[in-house]
Amino acid sequence: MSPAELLAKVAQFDALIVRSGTKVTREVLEAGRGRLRVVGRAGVGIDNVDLQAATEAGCLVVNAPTANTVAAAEHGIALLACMARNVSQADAALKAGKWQRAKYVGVSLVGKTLAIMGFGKVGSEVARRAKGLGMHVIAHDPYAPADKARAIGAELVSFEEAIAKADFISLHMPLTPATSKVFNDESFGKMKTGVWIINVARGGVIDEDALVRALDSGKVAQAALDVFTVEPPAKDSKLVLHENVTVTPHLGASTVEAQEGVAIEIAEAVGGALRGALAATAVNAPMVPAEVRTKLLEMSVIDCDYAANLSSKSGSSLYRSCQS
Ligand SMILES: NC(=O)c1ccc[n+]([C@@H]2O[C@H](COP(=O)([O-])OP(=O)(O)OC[C@H]3O[C@@H](n4cnc5c(N)ncnc54)[C@H](O)[C@@H]3O)[C@@H](O)[C@H]2O)c1
Ligand SMILES: O=C(O)[C@H](O)COP(=O)(O)O
Repeated sequence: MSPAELLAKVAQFDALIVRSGTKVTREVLEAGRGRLRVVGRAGVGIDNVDLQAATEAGCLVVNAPTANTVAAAEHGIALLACMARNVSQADAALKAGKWQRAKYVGVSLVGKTLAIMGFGKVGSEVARRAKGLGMHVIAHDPYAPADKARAIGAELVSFEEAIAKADFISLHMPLTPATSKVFNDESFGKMKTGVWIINVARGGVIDEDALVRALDSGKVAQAALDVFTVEPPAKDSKLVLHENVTVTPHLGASTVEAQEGVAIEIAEAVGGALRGALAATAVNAPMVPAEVRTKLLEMSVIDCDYAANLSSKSGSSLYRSCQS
């Protein structure tokens, strides 16, 4: 649907399920007021949903946090290996009739230091796989427990230490106000000359103009990017067209297996949230006497199925059910 179509139709639905391409703006949430109860993000990142506006509209936001983890980690590893061996550039050159063996000498991964920025589900799976490739793995994550990293053979370090020591830096943090453009002129300046960057997180964590400058100066040897500040990026984007940049169109979660898993995970999450919303409606229904409502709230109404069932009953039977 186009944004205009979504605005026109959203009020007809109790739940809306989106991927990253759909922006659930304040305007969309306002248009859905009165009916829309749940927004399901069929994936991890919820930076495309206006959470404040959703809260104000009384709309629950749920995501599918686990089903695409491995797909995203595998894509990160694919980009890492592809970039280190100039696969996309050599492929394009050979298809253009150029047999350039000397131009496309790569670098080895074994023994190199990889910094994982954001040691959550995807980051830790990338770490596991990089250990298998013989890389030395360090990680930065202000919230990750050190024993989780140790168990994988990775060392948790500060942001400054991670970016200063790494030969390769792979980004796996969410896009939040705190992570917006944290990779900028200043942080690129603190990295090793000739560092390699992989981003399968969000384009917005990098200042893309600063990355172009770092690529032009040779500070960054190459970058492999699955995500961009604006998607799709402009056709004449200097970053996308840069000869030392490998790009994919936000494919991290796009495997058959991941999408099937995400579909199931988000259906369950949205179903649960709708039952919860129905439970709230049941408890707050005008025919529920105040003392019964208080009792139900004391019980936290944790049995959503029970409460949802109540909401489907007519007034007097709802009252009797609430009493019992
Ligand atoms: N390219 C894709 O298709 C694709 C697929 C899946 C996920 N993603 C992106 O990757 C991100 C990570 O996914 P995940 O499933 O691992 O999420 P996650 O929540 O499991 O992990 C994110 C980690 O980042 C850490 N973090 C938060 N702020 C940080 C900061 N300032 N510095 C360093 N670390 C910080 C958190 O503590 C957490 O451990 C998602 O938010 C999403 O944007 C992209
Ligand atoms: O946050 C995510 O889960 C990924 O970026 C995948 O998003 P997509 O399913 O919209 O491609």
